Amino acid sequence: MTWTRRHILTLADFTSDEYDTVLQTAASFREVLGRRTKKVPALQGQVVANLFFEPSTRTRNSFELAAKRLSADTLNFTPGSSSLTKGETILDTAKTYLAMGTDLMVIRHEQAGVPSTIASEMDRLGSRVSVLNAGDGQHEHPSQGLLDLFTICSLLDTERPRLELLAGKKIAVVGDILHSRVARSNIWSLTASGAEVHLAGPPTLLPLLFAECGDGREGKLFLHWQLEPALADADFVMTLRLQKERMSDHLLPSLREYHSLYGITRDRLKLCKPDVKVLHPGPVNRGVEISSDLMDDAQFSLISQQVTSGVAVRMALLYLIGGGKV
Ligand SMILES: N[C@@H](CC(=O)O)C(=O)O
Ligand SMILES: NC(=O)OP(=O)(O)O
Repeated sequence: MTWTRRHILTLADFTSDEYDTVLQTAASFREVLGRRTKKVPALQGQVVANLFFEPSTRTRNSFELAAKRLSADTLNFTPGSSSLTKGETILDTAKTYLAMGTDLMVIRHEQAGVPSTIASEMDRLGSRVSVLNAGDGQHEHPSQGLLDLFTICSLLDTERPRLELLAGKKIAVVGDILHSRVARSNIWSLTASGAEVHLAGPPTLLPLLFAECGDGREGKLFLHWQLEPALADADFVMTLRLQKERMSDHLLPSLREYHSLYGITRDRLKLCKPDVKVLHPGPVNRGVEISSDLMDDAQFSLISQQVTSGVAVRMALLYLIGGGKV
């Protein structure tokens, strides 16, 4: 698939070449971000609208910064102070941004499928707008999956981060798999790389339907209701926040019990490879999914690097889709 003017709604359809293109482009932009000026004229004259119908700190600000570093003009939308409060629909909101000349729409919504619906409407209207899914309900968070991939691959080879570096690595993904769009996007990218992906969480948050990808990747995806087999000899541990905002029932007895069974601590990391690294997409609930001291321990934690990677990876996505020229 060509990059220019495509939508990025899921990682399910990404090819190995496409992952590598994002990784290499992000590595170039990381180099740009290390310079004094940090800015390139790649998307001059283009408009990037951040339409976040759900809260965000990292994704929204790093997309905005990425767009600014590429010299695009940015528009930010805040639902509470928008005309949504006067009854305007989501689609009419998107069409309003289209009418103002938006080229790229970055969309987050609590309902799965909203970015895809807006993308279809933009296509139906014959516009050339590209939609980037910045997290839709419990479906997907593609740019997070890509920045996690970039963070891990950059650790393995800073100069040439690429997918093949992950082949044979063991990655444990721990926590609220059921409600996590981050887990879903990461399952696509990590299994595509040839890594062994071990999902671990309580039975209420790790349903058996995850057992099959249906496209031949089954041999790379493993499920555990206990933490220990997932952590055993793991190279990377990705821990996830309990998505309380998406839980309608009482799925856990208590946060304290959850931490005692599934919380990632220094002690538990002894089960992993000695040079294991820990990731978390953020925001973190300290002392629940990860112990506070481990979160701050630079020997193990890649959490700050993930945030830093987010800017370069989102620059890469906007640049590739926006058809940018450096
Ligand atoms: N920030 C990520 C992860 C999380 O909120 O736990 C998301 O929006 O999906
Ligand atoms: N990781 C992530 O998406 O963070 P925000 O919810 O703060 O954007």
